[in-house]
Amino acid sequence: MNTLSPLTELKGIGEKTEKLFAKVGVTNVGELLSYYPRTYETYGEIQKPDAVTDGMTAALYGQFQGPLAVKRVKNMQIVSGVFESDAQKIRITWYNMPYLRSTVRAGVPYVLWGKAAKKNRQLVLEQPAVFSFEEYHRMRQHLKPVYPLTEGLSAKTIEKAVRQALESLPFFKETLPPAIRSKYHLAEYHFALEQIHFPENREQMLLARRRLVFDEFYLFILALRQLKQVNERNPQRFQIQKIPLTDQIIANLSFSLTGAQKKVWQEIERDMTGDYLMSRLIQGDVGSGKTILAFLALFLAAGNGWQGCLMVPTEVLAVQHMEAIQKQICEQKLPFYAELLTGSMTAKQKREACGRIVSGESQIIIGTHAVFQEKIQYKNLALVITDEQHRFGVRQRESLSEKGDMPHVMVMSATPIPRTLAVILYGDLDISVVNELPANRLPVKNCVVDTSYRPKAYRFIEKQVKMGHQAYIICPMVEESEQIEAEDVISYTEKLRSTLPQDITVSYLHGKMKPAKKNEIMEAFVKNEIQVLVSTTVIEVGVNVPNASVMMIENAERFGLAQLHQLRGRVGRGDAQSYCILCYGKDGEKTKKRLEILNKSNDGFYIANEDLRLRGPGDLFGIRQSGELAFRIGDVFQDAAILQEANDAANDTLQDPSYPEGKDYAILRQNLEKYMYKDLCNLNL
Ligand SMILES: Nc1ncnc2c1ncn2[C@@H]1O[C@H](COP(=O)(O)OP(=O)(O)OP(=O)(O)O)[C@@H](O)[C@H]1O
Repeated sequence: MNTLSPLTELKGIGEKTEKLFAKVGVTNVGELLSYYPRTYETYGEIQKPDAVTDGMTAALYGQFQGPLAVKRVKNMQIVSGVFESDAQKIRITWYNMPYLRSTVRAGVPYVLWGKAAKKNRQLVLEQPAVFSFEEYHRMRQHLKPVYPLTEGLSAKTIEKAVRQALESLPFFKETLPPAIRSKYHLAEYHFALEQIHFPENREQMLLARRRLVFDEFYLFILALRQLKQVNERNPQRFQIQKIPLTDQIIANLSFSLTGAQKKVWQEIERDMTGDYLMSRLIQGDVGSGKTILAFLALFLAAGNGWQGCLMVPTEVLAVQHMEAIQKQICEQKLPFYAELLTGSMTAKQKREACGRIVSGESQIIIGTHAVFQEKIQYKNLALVITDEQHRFGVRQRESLSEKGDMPHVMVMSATPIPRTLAVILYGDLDISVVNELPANRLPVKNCVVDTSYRPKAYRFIEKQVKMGHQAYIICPMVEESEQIEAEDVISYTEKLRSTLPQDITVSYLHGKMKPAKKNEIMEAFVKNEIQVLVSTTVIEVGVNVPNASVMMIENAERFGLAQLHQLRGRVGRGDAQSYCILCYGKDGEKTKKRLEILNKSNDGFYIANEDLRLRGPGDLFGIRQSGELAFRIGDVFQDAAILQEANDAANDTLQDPSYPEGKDYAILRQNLEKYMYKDLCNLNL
């Protein structure tokens, strides 16, 4: 067996389980080993009964007052007893475990660990595990891996498979060059793999994790440098000239560009009319006005007789951009035809669109992934812009590039990464920053509240709607779930419909809806036919409805701060004062502290840094900054220091005259090749 062996070579894995693993992206033994735990379960500190709340998993220290009782109810044997801890009496119950009566004795100190409930004000522990004090202390060192699961694939199955894979594989060859491993004090690869899955204790797990995060960043940086070298060798062949038309368009806009927009536009124009291909990242906070820069670049290409294409992550966004660009084309009577290309178009519509694209009749193409499907041929593609670039793999970007004669590439992102990190992460791109918001913006007013504030919030929304504005309400879930206690879009909408006056239209939006339905709802919201939109985070990226003035986020504690900032960015996009209501469910105090950061500031960069500071280096498994920069194990914010080290190491490597041919680099070379072909395309950067 080796890392490329199929999973069916492991005992107990048949075709059915193999398919389940494939669903989570694991198709061979090597991939199984890098299917890292999402977090680890630990046994917490021993608590005083007073501090234990309903639903909490708790450890209590004490003694049983008398022998346990056994009772038969129908087919079940119920063992129960009264446990005294810190002078409080706690009712303990076990089901079908009669042997406990002879093993658990009165007057002997134990630690009981299990889920607590409050019944008639009395604390109850059901099915707790029983430990001696020393045993419990030992268990506290122990970390149990928690894997990301999918329906049908249990934690036990994954754990068993990983254990087998670790045992059956011969000792793994070290993947890093020895000089790098010793200079950066990194654990051995084999040790790291074992300890990340089944750590002996927290310290070992941290050592393992550091090593694996380092590997991931180091390979990524080397791969990016390789891409950059490839790109740099490409002079452009489009002969794009500056044209008066773009200045005219700027002059005729309904607003004047901010200083930052002007500066970035100059950078784009200089790139596109220069000698070499553009590869530029346009970074700017939510609502900073990146879209118009993309449109200007498309107009510059079209004005020079070339095609340009804007690729976005959702249909809703594609439609929105299409409408906005058509508005410009109409209002300013521009001689261009813009084409929309999305997955939900009918075969006939697509065929016709493709015809206009290949003939060159359409100069501007806006769409989702559909824009780079194999069938689509461009006449003369000179510019590719990806919006919210982290939603696309680097390879996907390349495959679109391949359709043209190596076009200019521009990438737009609202992810607030500090510049030092951005330089490393986007090593293959030049960076422009739109670091100024349009002058007409009033900062969003925020409040952090618990659920008791809801009636007030609804009255406030009602008032805003009466003033002609609109509101978003975000819920984390689509439908009600038994396992997760959080608000869901569907029941919330129903509740709200009966709470708000009849003349306010409330609708919902979520990712599981058909694209056409989503577009329909979004369009109705844009036209203010819907006043309150209850939605999941599908609206997080780029949606622009300047008339919306309230963003209310339910279960705000379930989102990362950067994501909350993105969501809040959907309001405050016009002249009106806007409001963000962050409503938290459980875990009040801890949550409140985190949310206060958002309350204090509307600046994405500040928020990302504060989030990092607040979490601190020890908190490795806090809420991930979901949706962005999805590495397998590394987190660019949290592991910023490792990222820096990996960057230094990549520099060392590239400067070594024996790289890449030297024998120390043999395995690295292989891995890099694999990485360039596989992981880079799946990495959502
Ligand atoms: N200089 C400006 N003055 C006034 N309004 C502007 C200016 N530039 C852009 N806008 C308007 O601001 C709103 C937000 O701009 P845009 O959609 O481009 O933001 P963005 O940078 O793409 O943000 P996000 O990342 O949140 O999508 C739009 O309605 C746009 O028309």
